[in-house]
Amino acid sequence: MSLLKTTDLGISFGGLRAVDDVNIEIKEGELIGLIGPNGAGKTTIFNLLTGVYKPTDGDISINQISINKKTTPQIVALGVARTFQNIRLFKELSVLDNVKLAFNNSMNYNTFEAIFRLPRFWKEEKEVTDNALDLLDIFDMAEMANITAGNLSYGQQRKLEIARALATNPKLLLLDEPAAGMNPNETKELMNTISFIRNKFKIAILLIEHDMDLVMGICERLYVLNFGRIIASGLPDEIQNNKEVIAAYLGE
Ligand SMILES: Nc1ncnc2c1ncn2[C@@H]1O[C@H](COP(=O)(O)OP(=O)(O)OP(=O)(O)O)[C@@H](O)[C@H]1O
Repeated sequence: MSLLKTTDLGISFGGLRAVDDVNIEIKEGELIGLIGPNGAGKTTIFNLLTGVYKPTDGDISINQISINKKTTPQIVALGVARTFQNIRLFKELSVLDNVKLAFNNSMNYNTFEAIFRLPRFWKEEKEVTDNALDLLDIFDMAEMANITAGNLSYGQQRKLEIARALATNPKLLLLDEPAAGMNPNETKELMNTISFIRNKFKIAILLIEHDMDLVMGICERLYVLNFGRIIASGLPDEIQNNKEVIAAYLGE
């Protein structure tokens, strides 16, 4: 059964057809790449999958539930989480608080219990702190828990964003250019981390990435987008040798 399925998905901005007739299917636990030249429509697809944009045509379903009319929080509750091309963190807050805030939706204590610091507040606070530290540990960042997020290196900020996305307990994680701005060592480390979290959390991942070594190295299947349309899909080897894909990248 597919976890994510888009059927003839499309969106227009005025006269521009940014996404056209896109059919993507992802099963539980798959690690899939979404590649294509600049402006091909990749981020627009993420915005459609997360309810930021509403489709002009077609359908998106998560576990066979249509999300076309759902709000972003409803889509998050169905198990979709994302990171952004331009990092979005609470840069003035600590690393730990950034992750704890992402866990916040699952807290059960009410405002009264929080203000008066009643037992349930402390119990859940401790649980959330422990869970946040466990998540940071996966990214080798537990020791940075008290550092202000804005003071982290670029690569560490990207990892923190992924940790925040994981805190929402997703079934599908959308990563928008997670290696952007990273040096080769950081990129290699990130590749391992992405594979690791897929295996550990048994989640599906859809990855937008320009770093071809990263994409080809870890993705099981790829979709290639050009001018809003899927021009190829298949195994990394098949995509690398696809003439239309090569032409799209060379701008022929
Ligand atoms: N809100 C919007 N209003 C108008 N045009 C938009 C909007 N969002 C995206 N577009 C246009 O849709 C097209 C696809 O943009 P998108 O950002 O999805 O491409 P991309 O493949 O993610 O590119 P990149 O690799 O450079 O990030 C572009 O022509 C872009 O200008």
